[in-house]
Amino acid sequence: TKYKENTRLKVVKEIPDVVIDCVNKRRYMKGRFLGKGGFAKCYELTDMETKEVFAGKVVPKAMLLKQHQKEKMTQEIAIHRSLNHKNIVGFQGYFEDPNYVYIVLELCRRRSLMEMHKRRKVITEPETRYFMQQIGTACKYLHEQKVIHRDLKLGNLFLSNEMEIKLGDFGLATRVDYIGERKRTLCGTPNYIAPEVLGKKGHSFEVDSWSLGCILYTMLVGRPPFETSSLKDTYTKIKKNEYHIPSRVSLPVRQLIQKLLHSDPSQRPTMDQVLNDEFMTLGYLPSRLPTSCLTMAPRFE
Ligand SMILES: COc1cc(C(=O)NC2CCN(C)CC2)ccc1Nc1cc2c(cn1)c(C)nn2-c1cc(Cl)cc(CCC(N)=O)c1
Repeated sequence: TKYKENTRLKVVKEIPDVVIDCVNKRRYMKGRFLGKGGFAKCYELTDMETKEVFAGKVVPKAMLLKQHQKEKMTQEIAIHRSLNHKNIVGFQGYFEDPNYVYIVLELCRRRSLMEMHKRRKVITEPETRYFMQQIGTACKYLHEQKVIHRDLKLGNLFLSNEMEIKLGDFGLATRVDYIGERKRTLCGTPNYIAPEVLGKKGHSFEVDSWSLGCILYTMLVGRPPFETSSLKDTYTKIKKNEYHIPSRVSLPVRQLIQKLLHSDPSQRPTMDQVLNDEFMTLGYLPSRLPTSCLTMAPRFE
């Protein structure tokens, strides 16, 4: 078989059982493997002094050899550490050793909406309002900080032990430098990618409204709006704005989905408008959700 000439063997060393943050004088005990995403592996990290448990994203420096990858990692850290909101994953700190970069983040013990979706398939309207309210609040804060997330998806919407939404993974996020700026590039493949990003026209905050529409559709219908068996066909449907909302979906939320999935970015509701939409304000909004919702539909008396 023909090997790629330039395949460089990336020697990735073991992650130590105790990781040390020399700058902040903290030591963490590496716990169980939680999962992986991109170049990162995630482990439970326990602060050996306070016993507090975090989610540690660990990235081998062997994967950050190209300047461009270093810059993306730096940008993710710079954006995430600047944020402070109860529905955004807490940023505890970051540090490095000769082989790895470590990002210490708030642990979300109930994983993410992706696992809940896989288990439940569709969820009730009150649960949807509950989640949409917290996702919308997090994104409203983000946009007020001039940050676009650009990769809102079920797997980035983590759940705390108390079933609160914690928005995470700022790997594709960007800061808007001046009012009216239209971003031209996006390096990476967002899950719920907006038509204007595919069309390589400028894009801005409205891409997050589009992704929110895809999330809303997926939670209530049980599958993504533009899903096909190939990425190419999915992109074609997105560009043609081809999707179908089953008739069992009630009118108010059908209308909100149609507004959020508008092909013209300027026609999509802002996060403030989502939070004030009649679907959100005219129906029952639970103040909290039991963890039983992860596995079965709740009965709201
Ligand atoms: C206790 O908290 C967690 C547990 C688990 C879990 O049970 N994972 C199992 C581990 C064993 N294998 C076999 C199945 C998944 C997964 C995630 C947890 N919490 C948890 C995970 C977290 C975060 C907060 N909190 C943050 C922030 N970033 N990440 C993060 C980061 C990466 Cl690189 C990858 C993943 C995995 C993606 C996924 N949806 O599983 C997550």
